[in-house]
Amino acid sequence: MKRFEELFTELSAKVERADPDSGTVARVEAGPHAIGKKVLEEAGEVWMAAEHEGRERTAEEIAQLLYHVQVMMLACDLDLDDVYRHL
Ligand SMILES: N=c1c2ncn([C@@H]3O[C@H](COP(=O)(O)OP(=O)(O)OP(=O)(O)O)[C@@H](O)[C@H]3O)c2ncn1[C@@H]1O[C@H](COP(=O)(O)O)[C@@H](O)[C@H]1O
Repeated sequence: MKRFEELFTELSAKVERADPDSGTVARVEAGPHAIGKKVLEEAGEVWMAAEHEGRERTAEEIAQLLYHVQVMMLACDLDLDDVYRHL
């Protein structure tokens, strides 16, 4: 099992070394417009799962949303503290 902070550390390292095999690096390079579309798509899937598909599917969709939010953070040069400051 991977936690939020651990995923962010993993993704940051891949972006830092521009890992050519990483889907995350490709997504970050695509930029905030493309990432934003993915965030919206995943948020919609969370909504639909929560209303119609049960707890497990909802958890899965939330995990994907969290991933794409982290990709957006990396594309915007934000780290965890930049976000936690507003919690
Ligand atoms: N947690 C995730 C994760 N969640 C979601 N996704 C991506 O988001 C997609 C989910 O969106 P969809 O269900 O819409 O799938 P899709 O239709 O294929 O979407 P598209 O890829 O075509 O946009 C998946 O196909 C993945 O590409 C993720 N990609 C990577 N990770 C983790 O990120 C880490 C680094 O991954 P890489 O950068 O690929 O090495 C690893 O630990 C991975 O497990």
